[in-house]
Amino acid sequence: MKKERIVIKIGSSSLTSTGGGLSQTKLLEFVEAAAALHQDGHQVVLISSGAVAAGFSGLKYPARPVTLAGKQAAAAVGQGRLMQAYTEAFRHYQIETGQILLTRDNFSNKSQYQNAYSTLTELLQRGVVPIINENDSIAVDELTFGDNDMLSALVGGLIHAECLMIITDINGIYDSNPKTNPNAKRYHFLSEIEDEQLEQAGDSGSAVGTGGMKSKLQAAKIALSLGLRAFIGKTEGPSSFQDILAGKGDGTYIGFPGRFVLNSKKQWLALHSRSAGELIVDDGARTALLQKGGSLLPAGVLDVHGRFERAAVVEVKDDRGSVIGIGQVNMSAFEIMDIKGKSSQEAVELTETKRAEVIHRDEWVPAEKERKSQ
Ligand SMILES: Nc1ncnc2c1ncn2[C@@H]1O[C@H](COP(=O)(O)OP(=O)(O)O)[C@@H](O)[C@H]1O
Ligand SMILES: N[C@@H](CCC(=O)OP(=O)(O)O)C(=O)O
Repeated sequence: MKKERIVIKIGSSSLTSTGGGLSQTKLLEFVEAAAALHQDGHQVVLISSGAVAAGFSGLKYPARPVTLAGKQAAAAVGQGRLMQAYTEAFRHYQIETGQILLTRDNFSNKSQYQNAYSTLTELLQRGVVPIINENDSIAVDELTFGDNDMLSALVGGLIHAECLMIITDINGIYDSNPKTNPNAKRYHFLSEIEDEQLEQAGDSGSAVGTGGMKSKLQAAKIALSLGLRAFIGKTEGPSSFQDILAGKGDGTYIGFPGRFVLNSKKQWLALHSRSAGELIVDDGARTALLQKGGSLLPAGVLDVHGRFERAAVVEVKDDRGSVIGIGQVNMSAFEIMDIKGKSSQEAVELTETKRAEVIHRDEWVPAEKERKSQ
């Protein structure tokens, strides 16, 4: 059997007891199933929710806190309990665990992104099961992943995993929320996530969940674009993760990895970078970038917006204002202003780097809507 790198996301609704605290029994079941995958030779990464759910009762909150400060306080108490429970449970199978807490910022900061990659790769190569969660005590509202569903997809892309399993309290994606519509029909397989499924997905069905089905579908969509296949569903028993891998999971299988698979540099550009300005380009440049896989040359640049230095990330728009992609520039905004519209030969003379490409094709990624049409 092919040894795979597998990311397993376990939601709060699957880890907590009816009272909202951490269910040791459920956690042990997941650990047993993960250990079985590990013993089959697969590399396993757990994205585990449950810190807020595990911690709020210890702070005497009557239910899961809704304020940011309340969630952060509960997570600060619960994360330790969660990690201790995992470490003790995996030790039973002679498997080491390692805790990694992430915020959205870690993905946007290129060196932190690369550090996270090398740490996770080293842990996996040494047979460790990394346990990852959002760093709730640090993340602030506008910087959070929103939920661990998206975090699990991004980690899957970061470590070039083959498979993402999103474990929840429902056995798959339905055409409407089965908890409110008894006639809802389950999808057994989706080749990709269409707008139709996103519209059919409602919010969280559990008192402790954050993401709801919509966030799981959005995460699955990102995972496919990063080259993973995905599963969303429920698990039962010690062989449940192996069953999912064998196509016998109780849930919905989501398709074939995205046609346009981003390599790690382009992945960072597409999903994590923040643009410092804009370049407006003509149709000739648009064709070169989107159809011919070329670089952006000065002759095609019509205008420059923003003040940015060499190596900054900028959005590229056509002259109708439509974003066609994002890329890392080889020269500053001022230099580009000097050479826009000029031939490459003239540009080489005028720029400090003596390079003509404003954006090299390897430092460029088309906008998602353009990738779809490729
Ligand atoms: N179309 C749908 N298909 C399946 N479940 C749905 C759908 N729309 C809403 N849901 C709800 O989403 C819930 C799962 O999301 P959530 O409560 O956040 O779980 P978790 O804690 O695992 O992230 C399910 O319990 C279900 O009630
Ligand atoms: N970091 C939070 C995760 C919240 C979250 O995404 O919950 P869920 O939607 O149940 O996966 C926690 O540990 O409670």
